[in-house]
Amino acid sequence: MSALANHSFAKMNGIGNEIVVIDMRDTAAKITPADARAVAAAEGGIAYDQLMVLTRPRLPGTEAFVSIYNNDGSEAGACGNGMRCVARQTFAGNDKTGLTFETRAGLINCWRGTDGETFTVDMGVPKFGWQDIPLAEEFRDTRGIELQIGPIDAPILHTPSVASMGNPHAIFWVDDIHAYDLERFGPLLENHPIFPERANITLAHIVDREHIVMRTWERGAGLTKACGTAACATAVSAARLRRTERKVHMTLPGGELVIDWRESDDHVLMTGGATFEYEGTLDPALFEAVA
Ligand SMILES: N[C@@H](CCC[C@H](N)C(=O)O)C(=O)O
Repeated sequence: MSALANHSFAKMNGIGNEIVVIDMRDTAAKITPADARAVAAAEGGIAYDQLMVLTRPRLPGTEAFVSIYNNDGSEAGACGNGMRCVARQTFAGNDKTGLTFETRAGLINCWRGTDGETFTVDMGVPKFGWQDIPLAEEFRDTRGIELQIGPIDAPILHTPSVASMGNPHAIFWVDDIHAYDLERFGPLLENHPIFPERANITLAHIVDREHIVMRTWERGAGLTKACGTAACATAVSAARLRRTERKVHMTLPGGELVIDWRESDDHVLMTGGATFEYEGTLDPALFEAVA
């Protein structure tokens, strides 16, 4: 039987990004991708975009190792909105001013705002090299790569910026983020052969030098109300194109984020809300069919 059977969980959201947090620091057991998919089962499961699983810390000074699963069972290196939810839960049990977590993408520092409702996550240094994203072939300038969909002489979407925030992102710059059928183009682009590890696909409109609106088709999760790493990747890509300042206000379908690409060390700081919805216990029946 899965280690998740009868385990407690917290249903949360990070500005509408549906998040389930499971704290497994009380056991040495591990979960599998099949377990993660089972939690999201249509019948009796909990609909989520990302599942954040806390296991015992591997490094001194860290609170936990955090594994991040998409609802298709694939693992992600980073999840900005999920980390704010994890931070909220962990801050609730102590009076620390800052917390450090380990993820597949490295160490993540988090702070609670003075209002107690907003959380800042240091999302690390973005990567722009084609091998780091990764792309299937060499592109020297990742501020705009040769990629398009639609007729060759009248492409519908083209020339995305690409970046890694611990996970791969492609950002298409458009005038109206609602003018495109992202549910149709998202999966095509997510699985395009140029992205050997698939990619998160964002439509972004630059309103002015300090404000961007965007929406994202997430790798492994589909259309979401918010994607924190996509907001970071979009902000740094816009700044690289010299179209915005390094600190910008982002409007996503589910809410607002502030992204600050810190000049001193190139780290990207993401600030926004994290909401607790309810808690419960995972029904063992969800895992009966899981090998
Ligand atoms: N919602 C997340 C990103 C989740 C991971 C993504 N789907 C991937 O597989 O890379 C966020 O808030 O950053």
